[in-house]
Amino acid sequence: MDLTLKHYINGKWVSTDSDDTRRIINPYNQEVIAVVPEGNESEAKEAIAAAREAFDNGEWANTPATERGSIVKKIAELIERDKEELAYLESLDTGKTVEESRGDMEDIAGVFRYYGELADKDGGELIESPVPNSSSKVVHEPVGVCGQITPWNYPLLQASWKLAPALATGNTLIMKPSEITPLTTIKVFELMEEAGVPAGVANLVLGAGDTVGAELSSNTDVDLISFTGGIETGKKIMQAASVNVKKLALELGGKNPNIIFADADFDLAVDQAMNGVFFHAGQICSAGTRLIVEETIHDEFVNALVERVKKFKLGSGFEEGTQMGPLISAEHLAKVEKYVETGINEGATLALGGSRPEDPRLQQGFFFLPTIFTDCTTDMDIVQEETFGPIITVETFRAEEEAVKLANDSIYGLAGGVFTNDISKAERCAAKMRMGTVWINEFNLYFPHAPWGGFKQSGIGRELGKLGIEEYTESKHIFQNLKPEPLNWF
Ligand SMILES: NC(=O)c1ccc[n+]([C@@H]2O[C@H](COP(=O)([O-])OP(=O)(O)OC[C@H]3O[C@@H](n4cnc5c(N)ncnc54)[C@H](O)[C@@H]3O)[C@@H](O)[C@H]2O)c1
Ligand SMILES: C[N+](C)(C)CC=O
Repeated sequence: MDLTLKHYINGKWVSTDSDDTRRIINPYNQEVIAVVPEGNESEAKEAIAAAREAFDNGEWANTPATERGSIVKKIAELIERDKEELAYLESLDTGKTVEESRGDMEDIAGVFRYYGELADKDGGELIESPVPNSSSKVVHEPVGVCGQITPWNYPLLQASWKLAPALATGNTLIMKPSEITPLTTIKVFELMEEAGVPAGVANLVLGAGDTVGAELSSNTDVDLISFTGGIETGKKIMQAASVNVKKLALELGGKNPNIIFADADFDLAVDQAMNGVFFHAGQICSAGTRLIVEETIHDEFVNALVERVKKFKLGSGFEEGTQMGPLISAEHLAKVEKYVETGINEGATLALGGSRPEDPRLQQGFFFLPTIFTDCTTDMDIVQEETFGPIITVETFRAEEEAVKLANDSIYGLAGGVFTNDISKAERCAAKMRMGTVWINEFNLYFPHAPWGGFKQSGIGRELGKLGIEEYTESKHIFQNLKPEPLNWF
């Protein structure tokens, strides 16, 4: 792969007008892995104009849905073909283990396949008209030009949740990946070109949020903005998007509770509590960072957790046996460190970790030890705010209602888990938990068929599943009078 990469606008790989470039850094050792052109408002405008023209000329929207679906399925095939290269690039760019990246690539191919299959399954809907001698139907049409903005933690996965449904439904788009991790998104645009996505339909602009991202959000030629990222950025985008009342989909952060009842399968709950947080060093929107443990098993549970977590092997994502890689950047590492300081100042007890590792092999990377805080209460910032690092906070409860109340005590509502062997209890909790996803005896599982998104300030709208494709369509009611007669009113 050519690592002096470019924007992809109107079917051409183009460089930036200015000489601005950005160095892409490997978070494991701070080496420069690529230099990419840094776009700005000017490239964003060019790409928006290309997407506008491609939408307005109607070719893509009027391409038979079966044909669009075949192209989307072809992208899935090409991702599978190049899975190793993509996984390598994703790990190089994010620091996550290559095993995790391979899993991501399988998921991503699955998303393109799922939406490719769905492309021609919507024939609209006939409505029973209350008006005699008439017909009434609802059809779904593409929204138009879509701006798509993605984060750095799951670069290609989050991109796939946007690209696949937008293409399947006949929209045109401009994607802006995170400026920190653009590599796999660039590669997938090569694959989309190879699969036969026509010029102008899918455009890629590299660059920062406050230039390219802000242009996509505020430009009146963009009809929809789909954003995944932090809550504060989401608020800015929402405000900017109001300029032409864009359709809006926001996938924001989470501070996700994981309730462990005393009657849960103990080993399973410990295992899933770890998996729920420490994949990708806790840099997951749905990480189960708020453990809410029944008081009677608290000590035993925390001890078991500490024993397992302290054996984690940190290192290069490419090294056999590595379980946790580095954080994404020096800036993010500093933020996570600051949260540990906050937790200690707030009176939480540091049961494990809390610092950078001393291992000399890890000094060039942005590593942070897996960290467990006990004696946490719901008023603490480390319990309420998204640290986005490998930090678990542990709270306790005595009664089911108390557990649910603690779980819901958050501005977020992305996801949560319940571990118990009492199915009625699990169902009662799930019904009361104010989150877009609730897992019972499971954590952090997602697949293309089920919708994903947040209650409360975790977002607006849904990705994945049928709802994920509906975000990219407008519904139109077409009424026909089969026996028109004058009203003779005036
Ligand atoms: N809900 C989900 O499914 C989900 C999935 C992954 C990540 N996330 C969230 O993403 C966050 C981490 O990602 P991040 O640090 O990249 O988030 P971020 O908000 O800093 O950046 C996300 C994207 O927005 C762009 N951006 C920044 N400022 C902008 C602006 N003013 N206008 C337009 N675009 C702008 C960035 O360049 C980047 O591409 C966490 O909060 C995490 O929970 C949520
Ligand atoms: C949505 N998910 C879980 C794939 C990534 C969140 O950061």
